[in-house]
Amino acid sequence: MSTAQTTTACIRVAVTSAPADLFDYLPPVPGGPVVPCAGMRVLVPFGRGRRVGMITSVAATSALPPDRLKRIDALLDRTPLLTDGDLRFVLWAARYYQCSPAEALFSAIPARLRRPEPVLDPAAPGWRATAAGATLAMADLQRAPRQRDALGLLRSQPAGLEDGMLRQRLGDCSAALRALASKGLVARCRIAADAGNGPSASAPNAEHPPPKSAQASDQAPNQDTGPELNTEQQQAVDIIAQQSGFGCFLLDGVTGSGKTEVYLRLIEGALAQGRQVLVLVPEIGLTPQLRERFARRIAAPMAVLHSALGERERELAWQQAASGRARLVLGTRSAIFTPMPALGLLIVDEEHDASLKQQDGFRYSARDLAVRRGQLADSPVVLGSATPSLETLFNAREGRYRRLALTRRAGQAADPDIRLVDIRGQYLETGLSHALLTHMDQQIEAGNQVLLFLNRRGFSPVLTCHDCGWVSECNHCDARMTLHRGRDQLLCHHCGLTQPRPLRCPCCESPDLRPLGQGTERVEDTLRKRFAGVPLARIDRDSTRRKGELERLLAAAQRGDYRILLGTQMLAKGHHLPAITLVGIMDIDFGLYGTDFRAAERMAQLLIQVAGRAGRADRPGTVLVQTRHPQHPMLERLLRQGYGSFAEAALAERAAAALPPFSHQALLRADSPKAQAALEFLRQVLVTARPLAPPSVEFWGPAPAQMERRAGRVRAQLLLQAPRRSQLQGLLATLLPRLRALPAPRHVRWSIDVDPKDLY
Ligand SMILES: Nc1ncnc2c1ncn2[C@@H]1O[C@H](COP(=O)(O)OP(=O)(O)OP(=O)(O)O)[C@@H](O)[C@H]1O
Ligand SMILES: [Zn+2]
Repeated sequence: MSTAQTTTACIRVAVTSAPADLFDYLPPVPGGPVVPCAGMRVLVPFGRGRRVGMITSVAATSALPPDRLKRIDALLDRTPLLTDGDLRFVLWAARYYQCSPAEALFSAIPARLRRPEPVLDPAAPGWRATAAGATLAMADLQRAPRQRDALGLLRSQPAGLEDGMLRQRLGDCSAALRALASKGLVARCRIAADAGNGPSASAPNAEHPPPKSAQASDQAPNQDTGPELNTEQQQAVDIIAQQSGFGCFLLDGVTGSGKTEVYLRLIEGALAQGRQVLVLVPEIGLTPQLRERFARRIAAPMAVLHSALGERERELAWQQAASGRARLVLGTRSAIFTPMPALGLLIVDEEHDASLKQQDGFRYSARDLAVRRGQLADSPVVLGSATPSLETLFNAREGRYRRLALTRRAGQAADPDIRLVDIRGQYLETGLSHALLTHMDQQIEAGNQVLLFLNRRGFSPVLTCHDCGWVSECNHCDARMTLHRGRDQLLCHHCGLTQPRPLRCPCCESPDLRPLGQGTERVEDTLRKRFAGVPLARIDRDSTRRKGELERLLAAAQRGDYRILLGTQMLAKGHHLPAITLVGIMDIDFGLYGTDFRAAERMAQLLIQVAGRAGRADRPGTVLVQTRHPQHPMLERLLRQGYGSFAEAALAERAAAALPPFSHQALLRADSPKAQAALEFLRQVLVTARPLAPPSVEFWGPAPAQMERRAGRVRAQLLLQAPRRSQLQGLLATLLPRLRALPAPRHVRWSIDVDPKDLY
């Protein structure tokens, strides 16, 4: 930790909402009790106002003369929020992704601390840790003004109070928990009633809890018990566990092969050695099962960090991790920045998933940053997927990552049988072929579950007038508005514009308006008629809007309450629904001819992931994929020879076209309400950039974006591509400061996306 005397000449500060640089200040008026250190927040004069900033370093001298330096107004923290190691990592990320240091640093700490507010003081009454290591003070729960607040706090306790393990830690809090019961938190407080009564009331050592793979005694039968590992799983665990220091592993395991079980063993091992573990997953909200599984199996305090948490809940979880009390952090992409003083293992689950990439503001890839952080923390990194990204497969092929394969499903489950259904010339009932419907009949009759996948929500993607040909176009985007019949509205999925569903054509007044094509709502309609009396659940963003609804639907699906599950890609995410024997993929063709060079890769990943929901237990699974292109070479290869073979071929295509991972890209996007302005600006950028670039750097564009008008702004882009990462980084480092100085017209917004995942 850098320390300094109050006489130090210069303190370097990343100032919020300021230009991309760091600014030098004089220390606050001498004599204060706290010595300014890197990682502390400060309040500084900036322009005509004051801003919050963070000290990035303390130096002996500044390049500026002392009389031009202003003094820091106040230190906001008594101790650094980020250690030197954390700072180094975040500032590296800021440089790599060309984001301002302040934006990066302040996205690494809780949102509330962007304001000049004090951190929650763990020593203050209400935030004390109990002797047993519970990080949440029960007194605080009792004081929670509303039941909702108390519940929020409870939810921030990752293990959930249902967890038998947590009883131990709450052993001495039974009185407080009883008080909670009086607030109506009845279900949760049933635990309280016997907390402290059982032999488990003795307090475990929270700092170094014993590895514990056994389950709590009140566990329902047939739950995850930590089965014996099979040979491949054991091998993977052994090899990774032997790694001391940094090393990156690709756990390439087919769907249902028991990757999670491998993670759990590795986590237990690392925890037993007193290390902290960070697990990143694409979307926690979509995978409640995973969270529960971790909570059931891991005895050590765990913090869960994701975007659905309230600010205060997030901050609590963050503090638990930063203080080292939480030993395991399970989080979505932004959790990559959580300070963890004893970090010793990083796991990225579903490493191919696009949601690990932040798509606005500070555009980073949490997966790529995990590898960098593992390097800095000198710890092993595990990237897991049944459908690894081509980048990661390439890294494994080049020997940078070690690939560990789980080639077969765990337990008794067999691989699903995937078949194409050629729908050319076929009669389709709301997009459903006769073959698919017949298979559904059979499986439902046999008492099994069926999953239907259609990646389009709403009733129909377009509403059209049968008399004059009018179509429901969005006024602000180059896109059609989707008909949502449940809400009786037209909705633009790109800008969010809504309109009441028109009863007559806005053009010719005809009442003959017809929906074209189908989304999940419309398929649901058809299925409810065709399979009258068969319980069905539709799972998409519309049907799961209410908090807790997805959990409820998935739990009911798991109990077998529903026989048909119909949904969007929410259903493709790692769910383990053992009774599903048939998966129907209604439309795969959108991925075959997509404009983005990653379209085929995404199509293949989605197909294999959705298909992977079939036949995960003792009953075999069948997958029917409807297509109009049954002879498409990529599709054929994927189904005949599997994802690995598909990926080899796709990599060969990328190599031939010199596309990533065989080259490196950065995308400059610009938009403006005025036509041409964004393009004009990017032309100027090109003129600035060309002379700075080595000859190997290619510029593509500027060109209008695929969807040129979106939310009322006209968009354009310029792609930079270089054979080597260092060339691209070198160019960006000199180019970006100049671009920031360019006189961009006020109404033009622009951004840079390094390693973009989406080119349109
Ligand atoms: N060695 C094993 N023997 C028997 N069952 C196992 C074994 N390992 C894991 N399982 C069980 O197999 C099922 C699937 O495992 P898991 O969910 O970990 O697979 P996964 O590889 O993470 O799947 P996906 O990538 O599809 O999400 C789970 O019910 C798990 O408890
Ligand atoms: Zn729109």
